[in-house]
Amino acid sequence: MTNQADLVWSQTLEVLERQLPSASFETWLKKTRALALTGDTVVVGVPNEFAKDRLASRYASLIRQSLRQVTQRNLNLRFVVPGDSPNAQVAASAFPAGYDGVAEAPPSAPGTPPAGDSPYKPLNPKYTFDTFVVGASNRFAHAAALAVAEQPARTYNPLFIYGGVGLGKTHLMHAIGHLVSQRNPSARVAYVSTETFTNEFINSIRDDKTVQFQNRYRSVDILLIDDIQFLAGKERTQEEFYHTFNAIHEANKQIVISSDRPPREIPTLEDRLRSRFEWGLLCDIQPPDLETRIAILSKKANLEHLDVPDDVISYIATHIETNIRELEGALTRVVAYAGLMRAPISLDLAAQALKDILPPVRPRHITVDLIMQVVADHFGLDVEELKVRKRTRTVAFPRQVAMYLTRELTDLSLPRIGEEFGGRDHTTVIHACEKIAEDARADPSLAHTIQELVSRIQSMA
Ligand SMILES: Nc1ncnc2c1ncn2[C@@H]1O[C@H](COP(=O)(O)OP(=O)(O)OP(=O)(O)O)[C@@H](O)[C@H]1O
Repeated sequence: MTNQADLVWSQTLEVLERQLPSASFETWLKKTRALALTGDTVVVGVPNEFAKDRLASRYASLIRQSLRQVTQRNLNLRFVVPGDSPNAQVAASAFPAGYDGVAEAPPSAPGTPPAGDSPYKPLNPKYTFDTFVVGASNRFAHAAALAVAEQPARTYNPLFIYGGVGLGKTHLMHAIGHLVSQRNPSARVAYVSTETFTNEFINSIRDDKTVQFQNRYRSVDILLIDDIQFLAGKERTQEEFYHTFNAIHEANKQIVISSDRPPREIPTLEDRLRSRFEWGLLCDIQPPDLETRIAILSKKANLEHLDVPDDVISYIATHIETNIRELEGALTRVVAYAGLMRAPISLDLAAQALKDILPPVRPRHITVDLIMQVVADHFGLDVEELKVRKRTRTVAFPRQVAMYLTRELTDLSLPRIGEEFGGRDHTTVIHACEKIAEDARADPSLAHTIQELVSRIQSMA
């Protein structure tokens, strides 16, 4: 398996994973392998004939589009299974165990000339400035990203964006990449994760290709490097990145860096790198407030043509506060659940679909004081009257109702209830509860009153 094929394919899979429902990705793409990149053709090994047909018929065009995004070339695709392919030009030994033929996807449309060894550019087409919702939590980072995209290397260089998991750092970086490419189609835009940078660097040492590696990264117009905190503890990669940084910066080209924390908090980061990261502009992204979360969900629903009622959007936004990826995941889950159940999307359905991910609904806290208050109001009494030992019928009956409701709606023990109602014995409480239960069975209007009182207490808890 060639290294280049491997690298291209792993980045293409990253792009595809972001675009496809996870079940489709897992089923059809996760087990594929790049076996070769010969001329303009990527040969992809797939486990069996069924997967081969499915990929060729359903996914070939999306895969080619993603390959184009990664390599900036129009590549042909050939799917192969081991054993019977005269055209595959791939040794059977290249297949992982359990593979078996060849399927050729129709050739891609001619057009864009091959771009040779240009830096990889796996930008997610969905991560643009248009799809990014601006709120108080990300306004600063958004404004800085826009300024950099509009005038690369003229405003803040580097731009260092940091913030917690799933808050939109990668989205903003891709948005910069898209806008720069849109305004200047010949700009060499390189988006790379720190992990990929590190792996490529290690591979280049192993394959004695460090010069090619350096040329590739140092000749970009804009380097977008994600998750720089992963440089922690990698001395040689830090050293290489230091030189890459200097070369790009000195050439007056733009660098944008993302991290889950500010430079000062990245352990074992060399001082010379730390200070360079602080040269330009540091900006943070905070977790979004409720309004922004609602706006993000509404936008996503809109973009994906999903009809989701407002109360469901608010329900999800209220319960998931700190990670936008999870927020979006919850919406996807609700929509998928409704599809599977063939039911309209409603609040009940959303609660059902999310019951395993959301924290349990806050248990209502019904107190004896609340019950006394509601019962006293209903019967036109003072709460204090329920607590004293007065035995007149006007007070005795409401007090029995309140005791019954306290027994039904709280965990208080019988003696404790007795204490709350003027220091009565627990047998008095048992008697009250039995009497009210019996009366309510015999008298529908009392049953109705009790039901009303329960609803009022629950709504006030
Ligand atoms: N302001 C926003 N408007 C719309 N979508 C957003 C916004 N912020 C984040 N998202 C979406 O939330 C998801 C997670 O965002 P992203 O991958 O950019 O987070 P991240 O900060 O890079 O996370 P990580 O630290 O895990 O790399 C993406 O689908 C992104 O489109």
